[in-house]
Amino acid sequence: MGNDAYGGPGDPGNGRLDEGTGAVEIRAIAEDEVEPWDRALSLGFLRSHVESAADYRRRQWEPGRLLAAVDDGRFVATFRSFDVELTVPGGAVVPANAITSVTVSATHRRRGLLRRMMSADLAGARARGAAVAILIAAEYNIYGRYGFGPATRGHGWNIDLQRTRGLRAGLPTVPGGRIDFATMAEMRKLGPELHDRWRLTQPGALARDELWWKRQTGEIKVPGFDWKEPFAALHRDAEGTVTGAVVYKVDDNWDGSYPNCTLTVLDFLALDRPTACALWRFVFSVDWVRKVVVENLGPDDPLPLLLDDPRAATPYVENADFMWVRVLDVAAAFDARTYGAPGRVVLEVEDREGWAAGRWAVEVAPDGTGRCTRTTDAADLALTASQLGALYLGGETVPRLAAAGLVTELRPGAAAAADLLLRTPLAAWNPDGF
Ligand SMILES: CC(=O)SCCNC(=O)CCNC(=O)[C@H](O)C(C)(C)COP(=O)(O)OP(=O)(O)OC[C@H]1O[C@@H](n2cnc3c(N)ncnc32)[C@H](O)[C@@H]1OP(=O)(O)O
Repeated sequence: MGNDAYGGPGDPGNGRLDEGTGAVEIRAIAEDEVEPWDRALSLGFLRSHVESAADYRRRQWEPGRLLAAVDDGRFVATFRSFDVELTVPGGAVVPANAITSVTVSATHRRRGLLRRMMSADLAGARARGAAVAILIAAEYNIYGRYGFGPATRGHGWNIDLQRTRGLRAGLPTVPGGRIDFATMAEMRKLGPELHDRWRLTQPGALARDELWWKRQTGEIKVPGFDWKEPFAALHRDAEGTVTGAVVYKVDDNWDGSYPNCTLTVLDFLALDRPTACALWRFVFSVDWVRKVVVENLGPDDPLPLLLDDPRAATPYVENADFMWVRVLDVAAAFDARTYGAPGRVVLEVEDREGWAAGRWAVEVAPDGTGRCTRTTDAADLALTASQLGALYLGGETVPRLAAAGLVTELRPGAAAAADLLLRTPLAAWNPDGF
């Protein structure tokens, strides 16, 4: 059961990533090992009943990127990473190492297997040139120790249509625009280009690959991923260019002879404000629907303020931190983003894993572009790699972290000054789980 394709630092060339000290070996799996790996993943996520998704895993398999811990021939831990583009403030993208499918069998927990898999993967990611690593944390207290910090939030709304007639009058419109339902095949054809334009407007957004579109549109069915064909509608401007899309499901609920349906928005993409208004107006006007649930929207999305009664929107119950970021290449990451104001801040970063450790100066020019370099100048702020990750996309602020005792101000006023630099006009947001 060998695999020889890892190729990252620490790889002695025979597929063994880390000899470790115990009998359990950490290594990349071969393509023909996806079936037992998938079974271990299901067990780790407490899904013993799920049928094998080996065909799907085979499509995800890349040399060196699906790791396992192997004890006496059994897979007792799983870990996967893949490359993806992450949009940063200002609209540039950085190469990100996305981590997912992390499990350690209940029989082998708390013996350091996650730590060993994480160290091997982050070393490989840095060697491949990833500026950051990203993941969605199952529990808050797992990943801070590896330098990850909560960098985006999910923020959803429940909108009670008995309390609002929908959007305010006088909002922007798209002259000549139209909305049409789309088949799943049309979504596969037209969705990727729309999303590729949209994601560059949203810091925190990730690229969606072909497999993402195939899975979301039902071309590929994944065991354990309960897919039912949703409603999908596209917005086109007067020239016929697709400028937005909404994907939703409806539960067909009736109170006796009265319709009482809930429409749940699954995906919402709009390239401009008039398109967003047109799509929201459409969503709020579907007959029989009494409640609209938007499970995940940008934290500063203006949606509630578009309603004639914003109080009809109440926060979705599961609002929480969503995507976590771990900075691997501080200079590349901070050079790529733009900033809120010119100035300079010196950060002293503590990083147990070493990738971001040291003293860094971020210098911002009047045009909002920045340059990040190592420095020996006195530091303004002290923080851990985890807090650096939380701040990177602008989803968290220095004054808030300082108030929470998570960033230390070494020079009076430094937190407020750094806030002006790092501030972003649009809150970071990523709608996609992975
Ligand atoms: C990106 C994703 O895929 S998120 C999904 C993560 N997976 C899950 O939640 C599935 C269920 N949980 C598990 O499979 C395991 O508990 C894991 C993967 C979270 C942890 O694996 P383990 O091998 O037990 O972790 P490991 O022994 O390497 O622990 C490393 C450190 O993290 C701590 N830790 C691990 N898991 C947790 C947790 N859930 N909560 C708090 N601390 C934790 C350990 O105490 C240890 O601390 P230390 O460094 O101070 O000694």
